[in-house]
Amino acid sequence: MWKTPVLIVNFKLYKSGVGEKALELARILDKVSKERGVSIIAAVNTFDAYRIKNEVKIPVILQHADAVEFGAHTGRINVELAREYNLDGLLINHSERMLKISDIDFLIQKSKDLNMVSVVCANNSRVAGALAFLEPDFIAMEPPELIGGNVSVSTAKPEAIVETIEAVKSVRNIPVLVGAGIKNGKDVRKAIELGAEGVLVASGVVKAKDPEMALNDLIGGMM
Ligand SMILES: O=C(CO)COP(=O)(O)O
Repeated sequence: MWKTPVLIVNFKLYKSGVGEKALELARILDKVSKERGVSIIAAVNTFDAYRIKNEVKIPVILQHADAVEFGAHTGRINVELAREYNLDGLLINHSERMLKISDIDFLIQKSKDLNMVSVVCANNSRVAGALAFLEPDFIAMEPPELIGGNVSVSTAKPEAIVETIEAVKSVRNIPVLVGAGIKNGKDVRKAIELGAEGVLVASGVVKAKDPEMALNDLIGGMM
C-alpha cells in the first residue's frame, strides 16, 4: 500500500495525457515524487500503461477495468491482464466511467486477490459510506459538478469532505481521498486539514503549461 498522503494524477483522455505526452508527464511525476519524497500515482489509459510502467518507478494504475474474467469478451480489459503487465492498481467507478455495484465489488475483490491497489470513486458522501462496506484500499470522493473546473472541492464543499470521512470511517478505517477542481497547494492543504489522506488531480496537472511547477505547488500543500 502507498504511503499517505497520496497524490493521484488522472491523465484521463486529455491530448496532453496520452501517447508520447503521457510518457513525458509520467517521467515528470516520477522525478518530482523522488525529489520531494511523496507518493505520486499515475492513472493512465490502457494503451499507455505498459510502456509507462516500464519507464517509471512510481505506481501506475489503470483508469478503468471491466468486471470480467479471461474469455469471450470483445473490447474489454480485465484485472488479470493489468496484473500481467505489472500495473499497480485500478481506479474504479470514476464518475466519468460509473459502474454497477456488483461490478465494483467484483473489481475490488479481484484486485485484492491479485495484490493490486483499489481506489474506488464516489460522487458524494453517502455513496462513499456505502462503498466502504466493499473494503477497497482507498475511497475517493469527487463531486462531478466540480470536476474540470477552477473551484476546488475543498473550497466549494468542505462539508462534503468532512461528511465523507465520517461516513467512511463509521464503517471501516479506509483512507479517504478527495478530488475535483484542485489546482494548487492551498486546495490540497485545506483537503488534508479537513482529514483527507490525499487528492486526485487531473486538469490542474495534465493541462498545465508547466506540469512540474503545478506538481510542486500541489505537493507544497501536502507537507
Ligand atoms: O476527475 C478528477 C480526477 O479523477 C478531477 O479532475 P480535475 O482535477 O480536472 O477537476
